[in-house]
Amino acid sequence: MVRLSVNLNKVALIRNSRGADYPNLVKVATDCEQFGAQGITIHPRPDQRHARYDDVAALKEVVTTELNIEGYPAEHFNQIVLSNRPHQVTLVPDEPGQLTSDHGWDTVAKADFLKEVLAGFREAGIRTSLFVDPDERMIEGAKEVGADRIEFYTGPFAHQFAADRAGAVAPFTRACRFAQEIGMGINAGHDLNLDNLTYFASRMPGLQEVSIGHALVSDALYYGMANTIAMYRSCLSNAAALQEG
Ligand SMILES: CC(=O)[C@@H](O)[C@H](O)COP(=O)(O)O
Ligand SMILES: NCC(=O)COP(=O)(O)O
Repeated sequence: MVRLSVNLNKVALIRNSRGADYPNLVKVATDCEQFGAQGITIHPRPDQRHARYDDVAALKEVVTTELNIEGYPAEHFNQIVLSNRPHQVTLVPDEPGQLTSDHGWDTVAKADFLKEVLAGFREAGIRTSLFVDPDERMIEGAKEVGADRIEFYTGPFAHQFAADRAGAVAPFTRACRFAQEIGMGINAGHDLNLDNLTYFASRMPGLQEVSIGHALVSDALYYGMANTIAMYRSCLSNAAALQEG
């Protein structure tokens, strides 16, 4: 079954807006785990407008499922990850001022850089993942530089879903099969939501984990966090049943 990692960036955004420690990210993370989250993700960006670098240590103390830290591998980010050793680090090719992630790595052009950074994380015993588009060359490149997993950037799928769901998912299914064939672990995320998740996950053979934040935290405003996590878990169970059927 695909695991659900809850991205708490948007919870941190609310916290930061008043300069105090409320909502408290550690409490929200432990509550999410109790409600059924199978992982906690944060993506600290250089502007620290939502998750901050010092959240990594605080979350590492309490998260018992899987802590996944996403970000661009600049020196400060690498130091924070190496000193806190989360279960997984997901490297994302974001520019410093980027509003949100909008593309995967060019794992061929950046091969030397990625190889060196990933080797450091591997030596520290941290599972590594590279954010990629559904492109066989980039997946092969991720394997060659030593990543354990890839995370598919699912923004384009989500944006096309309403107009043409079959067309939207097709390149991801193909890329997923390819990743499976060459032995890469497979994660996915960005703009997944209650409408598109079951369809997506049911067509991704071997998908191991999704990280979901923006839509999930927005849904929690209406349904509450416990119900919302149950609803996302239920989408993933339905997807598994569809794959078996
Ligand atoms: C890599 C990725 O897709 C997520 O980490 C996403 O970027 C988080 O989104 P925000 O930082 O916009 O909340
Ligand atoms: N890696 C994707 C992620 O963590 C959450 O992305 P989104 O659901 O906030 O778009």
